[in-house]
Amino acid sequence: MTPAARVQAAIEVLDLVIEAARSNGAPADRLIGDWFRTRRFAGSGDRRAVRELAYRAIRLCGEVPETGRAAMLRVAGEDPQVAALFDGSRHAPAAIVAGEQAAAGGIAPAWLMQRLAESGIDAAQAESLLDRAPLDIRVNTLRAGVLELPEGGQRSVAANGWRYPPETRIEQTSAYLEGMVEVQDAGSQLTCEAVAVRPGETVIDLCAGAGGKTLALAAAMENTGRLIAADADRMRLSRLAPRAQRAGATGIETLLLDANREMEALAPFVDKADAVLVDAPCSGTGTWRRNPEARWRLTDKQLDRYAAIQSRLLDIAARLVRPGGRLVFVTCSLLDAEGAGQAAGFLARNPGFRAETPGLPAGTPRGAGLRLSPYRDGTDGFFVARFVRL
Ligand SMILES: C[S@@+](CC[C@H](N)C(=O)[O-])C[C@H]1O[C@@H](n2cnc3c(N)ncnc32)[C@H](O)[C@@H]1O
Repeated sequence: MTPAARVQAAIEVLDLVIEAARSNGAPADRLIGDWFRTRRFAGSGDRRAVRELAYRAIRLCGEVPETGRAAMLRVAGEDPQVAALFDGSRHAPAAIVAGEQAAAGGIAPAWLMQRLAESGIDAAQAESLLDRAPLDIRVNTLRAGVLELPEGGQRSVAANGWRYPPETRIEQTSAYLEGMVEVQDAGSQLTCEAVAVRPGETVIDLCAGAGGKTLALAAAMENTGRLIAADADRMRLSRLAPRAQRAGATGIETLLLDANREMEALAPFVDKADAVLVDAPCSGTGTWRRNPEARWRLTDKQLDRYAAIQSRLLDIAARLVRPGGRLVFVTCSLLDAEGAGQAAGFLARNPGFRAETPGLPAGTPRGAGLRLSPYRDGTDGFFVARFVRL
């Protein structure tokens, strides 16, 4: 593909991303992958270039743009080399006409900027939510052997973490293929450390999904005790078993929950768990580095729905914790409605619990918990709180 054809391709991809953002369709990553699957003429260099152009445009537009072309004109506005490729030649975007409007710039929609500001995130901090994320990995202590890591990494803030530049390819390395490392953001690793699990304990990962955090817990438990991975999404939960096998994590019990009737399956665990992790569904404002178009999709109504389910799952988790046990609440959000506000609400409703500061090597106190942020900690954004049952 010529450089101009790549710009036109990025415009077409952006049109799909914009449509999906309006209709709650597939995420950008998947749409970009699908677009290339039907265009075999594009080589790997083309794919990388188109992807980078599309993501650059997504990062520059705070609100959902009118069209892919308007979004790419925003890139052209700050990059004369891209502007010069709008030349109307074969496969190239049409020439820019006088007065043609680029999409509006900005960090996020005004209502969301307001909510972030109310949560103590100023514009500079909000901007860093759109940085390119590095590649973080966690060394899997369950797999013994000679660990050959790629060049160019350095230890991260997490106990078993290494950090690499964003473009590093880990998936082809023997360390990855043999399950000796997992790709996991350093902040995500730290939230697992906050659970402070010990070998032999009974631990419930209440929103385990495909098991990103479950695997870290299994490693810290050294494959002993009981580790229950629960989730209401059958598809996600089904991806855990092959991952666990690759990682050498044995004995994880999966538990499919019926959303709204979770206690039916969880009844045997009432008052039994040494620790419960609630990695709750949330708006994902802390992961815009990886999904920058998520900020085009979020509405205040959705935010209210996330907050409601977080409260409900916290109260369910409280019933599972044994006296003296711990409940760790995590969201990948920087909004207080899904963080400090949620923790305060939990403590008010559950006087049988007290908050305890998770002793992590990063993060800033926020309400009854800690906040990790791209700006201060170089991690994805998270809120994490630990409650101990009295
Ligand atoms: C933030 S994700 C979890 C990510 C996962 N812990 C990881 O580290 O990869 C939130 C999860 O909550 C699950 N969930 C949503 N409603 C739920 C419910 N009522 N009970 C349990 N899990 C639920 C979703 O299916 C989703 O997998």
